[in-house]
Amino acid sequence: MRVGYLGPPGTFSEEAVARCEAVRGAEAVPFPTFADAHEALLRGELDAALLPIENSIEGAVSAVLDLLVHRPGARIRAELLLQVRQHLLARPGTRLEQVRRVLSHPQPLGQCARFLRARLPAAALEPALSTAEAARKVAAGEPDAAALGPRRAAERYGLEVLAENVQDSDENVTRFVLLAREDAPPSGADRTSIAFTLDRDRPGGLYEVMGEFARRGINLSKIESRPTKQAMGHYVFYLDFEGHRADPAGASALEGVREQVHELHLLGSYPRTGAPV
Ligand SMILES: O=C(O)C(=O)C[C@]1(C(=O)O)C=C[C@@H](O)C=C1
Repeated sequence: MRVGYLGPPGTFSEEAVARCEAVRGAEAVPFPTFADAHEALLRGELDAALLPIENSIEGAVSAVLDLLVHRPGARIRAELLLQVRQHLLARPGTRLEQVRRVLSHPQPLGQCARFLRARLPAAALEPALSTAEAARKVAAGEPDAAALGPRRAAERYGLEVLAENVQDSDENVTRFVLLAREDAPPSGADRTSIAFTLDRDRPGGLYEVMGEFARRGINLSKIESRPTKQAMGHYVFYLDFEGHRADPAGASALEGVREQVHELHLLGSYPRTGAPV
């Protein structure tokens, strides 16, 4: 089994693959971007791809949400909550006062915004493709640069931890989804993800969709919106509910939803996880 993830080795995504029960023993294959891993899955070169979808501090990983709807063809088969600890990594011997540039993936730059403002207010923030890519650049570059990322990136690229646990809250959790060709069979404790668009000129559309779940006592665990990319004010809604699309209640709610929406995407049903790893 081959599982794609955001590389190079040393990222949080690589750690997520290592900790994901659903892909135990699989070969982990790094890609430079989420879109590259997703495309390789759609082309049949991978069995699965593990991608981050939301973070408890920074919110949606919008590039991944967009792929689910705009490049359809994969289904969510599992989810994983990863405890994320960000550290400031630099070449051995660097002092905090010397740091003029901080490199990382945009998500960690956001997760550590308070630390950066308080301790490195003059540093330039430079987006990188991933935390490990940032660490690799810092290791190869000037001593005035540091990277935000996991300890495993420091170990892999020969950097030192200059400041540890610098995320804005102790509770920093990223939710990953495992995309595959098919979603998972019912387990008894599942979650289902859908995405839909509404007819714009109909009042109460979103209310009616929510009603399909409320009426059947189905708990919703998330709602989010993203632009359709076609017109201002036209949105794709992403909704997660507890239950499987094949459960009697889930199936009947989805039938009801189908009648209320313009376009419906079934993103997948999969066992829901509780605690972060
Ligand atoms: O850059 C990495 O290390 C990643 O795996 C990406 C990513 C993300 O995009 O959310 C994954 C988990 C953390 O939230 C920070 C970064």
